[in-house]
Amino acid sequence: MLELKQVTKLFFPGTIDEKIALIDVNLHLREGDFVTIIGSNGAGKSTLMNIISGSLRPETGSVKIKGIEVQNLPEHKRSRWIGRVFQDPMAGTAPEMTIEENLAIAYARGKRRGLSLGVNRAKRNFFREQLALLGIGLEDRLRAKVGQLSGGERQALSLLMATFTKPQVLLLDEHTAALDPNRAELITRMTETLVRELGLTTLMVTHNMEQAIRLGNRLIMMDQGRIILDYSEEEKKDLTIDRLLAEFEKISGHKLADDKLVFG
Ligand SMILES: Nc1ncnc2c1ncn2[C@@H]1O[C@H](COP(=O)(O)OP(=O)(O)OP(=O)(O)O)[C@@H](O)[C@H]1O
Repeated sequence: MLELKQVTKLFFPGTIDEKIALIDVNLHLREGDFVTIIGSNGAGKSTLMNIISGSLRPETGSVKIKGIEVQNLPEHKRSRWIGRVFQDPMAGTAPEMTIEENLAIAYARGKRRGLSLGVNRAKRNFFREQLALLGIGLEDRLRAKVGQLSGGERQALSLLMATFTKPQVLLLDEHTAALDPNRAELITRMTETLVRELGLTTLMVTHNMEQAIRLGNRLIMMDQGRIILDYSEEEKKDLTIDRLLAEFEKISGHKLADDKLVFG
């Protein structure tokens, strides 16, 4: 479903500021895989997400989605295959537009060109149904401006907008990190339900070690531009935070330095 081969990404190549963000990264996700990613500061996690979404292009290597090479396609041409939720609840939704207008834009993404952005009764019913799945009453607020929603409500809407068109790949970039613990837990539960019910192939960056171990069917750990640990579902079952940290230290030769680290 998603295949990265020998992907290398440099910033400011050939200058004294050259920075290697990813080195020879290979990653293969099967359809329906839900992979959590943890790693030290500056390990390359966001760069990896940006390379997949198309907001960055790699210096070398290939990115395939469903067998199609996409590394040279601009972001907007890949957007119909990709759903993404960012850390910032303000990103990904338009505050001056209503909930239903935001949903209509997301709905048109990935559909044939020229699909109307308008909201008719059938679409409105569909949106209401989808919002009801979130269980926080947004289905009764279709005409509310998104800018009036709380951070948690807005992140729930972003999650729905990123998933309800069933993208080939869902990218979650620390999408609960800016929320208070209760809201974060709510969004995590919604994520689990949506990913499972829609069978979405998902990559999720998190700083929450407990969550990284508990969620999904595979866990990868990054350090200094490389994937240094890759646990299967079976291996993940008996994993503890202590063991994960110890293995990280053994392989990388240093302690995990992550100023946003949360243990559970
Ligand atoms: N636009 C950029 N220009 C220059 N260097 C960059 C840029 N974006 C990232 N980098 C560098 O590339 C490396 C990887 O950064 P990246 O943001 O992918 O790491 P990360 O694992 O997401 O880190 P964190 O957990 O701290 O957010 C870092 O050394 C970072 O400083």
